[in-house]
Amino acid sequence: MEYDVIVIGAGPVGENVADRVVQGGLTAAVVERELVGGECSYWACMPTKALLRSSSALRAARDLPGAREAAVGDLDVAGVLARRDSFASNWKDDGQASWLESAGIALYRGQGRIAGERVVEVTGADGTTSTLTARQAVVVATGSSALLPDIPGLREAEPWTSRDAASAKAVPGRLVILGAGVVGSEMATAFAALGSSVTLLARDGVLPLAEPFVGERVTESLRKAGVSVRSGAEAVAVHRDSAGTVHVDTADGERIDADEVLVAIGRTPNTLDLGLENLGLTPGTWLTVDESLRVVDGLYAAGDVNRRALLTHQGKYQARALGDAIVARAKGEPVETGRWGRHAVTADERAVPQVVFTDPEVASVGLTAAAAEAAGLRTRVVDYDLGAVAGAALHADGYQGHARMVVDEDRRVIVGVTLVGPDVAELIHAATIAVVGEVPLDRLWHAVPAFPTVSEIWLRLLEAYGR
Ligand SMILES: Cc1cc2nc3c(=O)[nH]c(=O)nc-3n(C[C@H](O)[C@H](O)[C@H](O)COP(=O)(O)OP(=O)(O)OC[C@H]3O[C@@H](n4cnc5c(N)ncnc54)[C@H](O)[C@@H]3O)c2cc1C
Ligand SMILES: NC(=O)c1ccc[n+]([C@@H]2O[C@H](COP(=O)([O-])OP(=O)(O)OC[C@H]3O[C@@H](n4cnc5c(N)ncnc54)[C@H](O)[C@@H]3O)[C@@H](O)[C@H]2O)c1
Repeated sequence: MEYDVIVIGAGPVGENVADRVVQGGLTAAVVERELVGGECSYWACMPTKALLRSSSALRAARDLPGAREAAVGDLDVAGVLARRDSFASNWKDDGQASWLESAGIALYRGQGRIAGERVVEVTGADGTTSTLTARQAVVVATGSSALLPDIPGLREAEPWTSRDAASAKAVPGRLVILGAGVVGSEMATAFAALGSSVTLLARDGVLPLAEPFVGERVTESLRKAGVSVRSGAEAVAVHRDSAGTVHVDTADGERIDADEVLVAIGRTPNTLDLGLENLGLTPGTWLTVDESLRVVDGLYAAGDVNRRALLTHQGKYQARALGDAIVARAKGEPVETGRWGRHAVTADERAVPQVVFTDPEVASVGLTAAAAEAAGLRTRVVDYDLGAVAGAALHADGYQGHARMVVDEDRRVIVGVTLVGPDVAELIHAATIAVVGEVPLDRLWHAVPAFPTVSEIWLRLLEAYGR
């Protein structure tokens, strides 16, 4: 019952913290109340991308004469759902649980609560409790859940959250989506392709935090796919009638009828029943951390729950840094949390990559032009038509896309890149390396993209910037 490190939450982040500390020679236990693997494995990243992938491949084939003729027939919805089920491991976690065992990490199933400094109480499904003590640290990696707004009638109408969308057993005939951020845009893309008649209520526009051209392109393409995108529309009341139909009233007096309503307006931290009050912290709030991801002495928070970047890869990056730092402290070795140090999470601030798997895909890293300006940087913004690159024209007939690079003029390095277009996802890591490496533009001229690939966009952006 005594370990060096106790991790509450066995999502991707908790698993990685535990793995790093065990690899560093410490002992670790993780506490999990649902499935080992967390939101990402069963209700978020993996199943949603599986829902999107088949229709994306079909669209790609249909954009190419020769292939188009072979891609006859409709999407096999049952086949897509079955593939999704397998990517969600049929909502069973034996595989991940046995990985924990093989990695030498102890697993306690149940609700974890902080009972005091470095003490965690676990309540199992049968009500039994165990008390665990941490010699070095307790790490909170409890993630986040869908946020439900206070719209009259919404809770009673039993709305879908991202969990229901990701694990849907059938495709609703009519689906209304509240919120057009990442979840709303991806699920509108997925369910429209699967055959739903989708209405997307985009109160603040589609993907409003991205570069403005992103929202324009994705909106246009969603509309082409038959999605009714209502920019500026806000739901003010929801009601499910006895026949099961949901009625969504909007602020401008419209009523939209649907079979399901999906709420996708952001996340809330899983910190409500965590015993935070026992350390003088407020339950239900995001955990504020310092540059070592420390909340208070002996308590750390990584992943969604610290709200730094709600993405699996970024949470795992935090997990690696934090796990290694805990090991270093335990061994009395120096902890390097200075900028880009071994135990720092510097990339969280200005170098976060993200891919939104809409049609077209959106891939970005670092700052948008607006964010760079707000941060006080003296910038130059370079735009280029991605479809004008030879590799893109070859990739798909009528390829349409756009690229933007934001340059910090004082340092002549790239601080942000956004790409929108078919299959741009795999292009973003090159941009991430340029941003994180702070590669001077003069040196980038020597990074020659292969011909004829879409990566030639790099050369075009440099040419447009000038030497
Ligand atoms: C629909 C959707 C799609 C997404 N797609 C992507 C994507 O494509 N790429 C990407 O990078 N990110 C994506 N994300 C974000 C990604 O899912 C999260 O950033 C990631 O899951 C966070 O990992 P985590 O380990 O911090 O938390 P989680 O994955 O939420 O795991 C936390 C774990 O802690 C457990 N837990 C919580 N409280 C307790 C407690 N008190 N005791 C015991 N256990 C507890 C939970 O049961 C859960 O298993 C998506 C999110 C959503 C909603
Ligand atoms: N491919 C990916 O990387 C991926 C996919 C899905 C989710 N995620 C992560 O999951 C997190 C949650 O996604 P999300 O889409 O729920 O949140 P989000 O913050 O991306 O988008 C929520 C949207 O809802 C709007 N909104 C907020 N309150 C509203 C209200 N009351 N009524 C109507 N609209 C409202 C906001 O303007 C925003 O555009 C994101 O932070 C994202 O990083 C990532």
